[in-house]
Amino acid sequence: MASLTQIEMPRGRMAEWLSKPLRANRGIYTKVALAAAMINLFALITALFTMTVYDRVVPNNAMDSLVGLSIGLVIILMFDFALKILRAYFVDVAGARVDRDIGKAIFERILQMRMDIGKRSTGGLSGLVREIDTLRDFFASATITALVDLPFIIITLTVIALIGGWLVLVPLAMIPIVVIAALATQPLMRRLSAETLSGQLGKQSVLVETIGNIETVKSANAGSILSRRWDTAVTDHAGASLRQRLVSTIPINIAGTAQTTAYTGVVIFGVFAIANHSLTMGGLIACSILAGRVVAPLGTIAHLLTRANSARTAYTQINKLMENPVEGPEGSEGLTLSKMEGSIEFKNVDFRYPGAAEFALKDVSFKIRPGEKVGLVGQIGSGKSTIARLIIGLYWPTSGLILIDGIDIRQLSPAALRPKVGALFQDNALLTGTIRDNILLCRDEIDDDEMIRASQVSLAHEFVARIPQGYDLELADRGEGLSGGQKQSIALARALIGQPPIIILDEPTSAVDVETERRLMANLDAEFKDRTLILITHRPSLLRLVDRIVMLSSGKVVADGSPEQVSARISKLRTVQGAKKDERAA
Ligand SMILES: Nc1ncnc2c1ncn2[C@@H]1O[C@H](COP(=O)(O)OP(=O)(O)OP(=O)(O)O)[C@@H](O)[C@H]1O
Repeated sequence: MASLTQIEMPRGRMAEWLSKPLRANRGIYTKVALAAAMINLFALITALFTMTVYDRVVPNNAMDSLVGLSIGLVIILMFDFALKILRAYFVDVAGARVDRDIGKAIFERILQMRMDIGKRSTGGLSGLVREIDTLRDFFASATITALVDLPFIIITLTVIALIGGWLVLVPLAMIPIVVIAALATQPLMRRLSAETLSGQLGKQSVLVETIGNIETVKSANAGSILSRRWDTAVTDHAGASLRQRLVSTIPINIAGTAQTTAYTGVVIFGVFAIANHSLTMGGLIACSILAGRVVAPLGTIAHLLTRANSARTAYTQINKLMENPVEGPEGSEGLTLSKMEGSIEFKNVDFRYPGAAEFALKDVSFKIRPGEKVGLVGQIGSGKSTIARLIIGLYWPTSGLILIDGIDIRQLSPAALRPKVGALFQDNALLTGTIRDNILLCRDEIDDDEMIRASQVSLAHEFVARIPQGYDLELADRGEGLSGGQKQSIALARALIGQPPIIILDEPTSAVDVETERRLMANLDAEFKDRTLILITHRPSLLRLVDRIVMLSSGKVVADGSPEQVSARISKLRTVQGAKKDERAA
């Protein structure tokens, strides 16, 4: 994240994910602009009203005119009030729409993000999504209506010139001062807003990591290392945002001082104009009010520029995320197989995780026939789970081919592939929601009968049937409230539901006792008839479910055959290794 400050701001056209919701709000922005224009007009009229009262009503004691003028003014003030409320309402409506549309686009992109490209810290990513607020605040805030005020600066200056002649030079002289102050601080502001965002994401990163792993953090006594990281992140962020606020106040305060100077300057120089009889008392007051109004929008623009920097930084970062390639074949939806046979082939597959120095898989080749049951075995870190991740298309091979039903997996639509490959991974991750939500995952085509069937096979039904809320029991974050074994049985039911033609199970019995494992195996044996099974395990007992074993070592296939052939090969390997050891010892 430190590199954020070096990020080049985007040039050229605004990306579609932002321009589209903004375009959709064109109608609202037009209404806002109209309201702002009317409000400006009313301000001019109010100044002229004051001039008329001083020049015509006061000297002539014209009470009738005053009543008429006052009624007119009250009507204008009422309109002004109503328009300001409407303007705020329209701006909020635009904000809500921009929020919804951008949020939807970003969330969809995160779901489709390719794991090899888009992976970053969860906290950093969630912090980035929060930056939608910065964009929304910029594009849908009352501040942006200040842009409408800009043309009115010229109109107001013209009115001052018409009333006060050369007095217009006073507010005119203030304009370059405010503009230069605002522009001069921009490069620094850009850097500081990038630093502030970087600090913000850093904080978010530590926070999410800590909360997400609070049990481990406490039990492993990891609090102090995280506290230290948090302190550093907070200090960095506080320092950057302090500097940003400090610098941002410079042009805003210069604009404020310029506004007062314009007002008082007109009053002071106006005295000379009155002495020359080139200006009336009322004209002086109107000019001084209008002079303040010339500079005020520039102050707002200075403020807008500050926010524009934060919005630009947020835009750049979110755009980087949005420009990441998504899963599936580039430029097309990908193939959808209505019926999948379930054959899997790895052809000379090499795979290295993004950023990793070592290959996790090296020249891996095997072919699994539809309905075949294969056990993947090997020491820890030998590449078993990596094979599973590649089969469901979480990553693409670095080189080589992975074919499902003879089709390169890169041509298949991930959304169509995944319901056909039931997968249970080691983390057994559950989501907030009911047990039903966790098993069905909003797959409307699946009914309760199938949910109960899958739960009976995974043995989840046994404990779910006994709890009063049953499948409607609400689970907290990540399945909190259930034991490890219960979570695993629910995750297993989720993998089995819909009877997908390919099933991948990574240590499906790691959290259950021996007796439960025995019953589960009997159920699974019946369940997997005619379906392709890939079973990853360290438990020899589970291998009774398979009729073929592929053995991996350091990312390579070192044995492949029936369980008997593989155990014969293992014994041979052990004998050779033992002999080598003996030789070395001798
Ligand atoms: N996300 C990742 N990024 C980088 N390297 C990874 C990642 N996941 C795994 N690896 C590395 O890839 C190699 C294979 O890991 P994999 O998870 O496939 O092993 P495994 O055989 O399933 O191990 P285990 O039996 O412990 O589950 C390991 O060396 C591991 O360090």
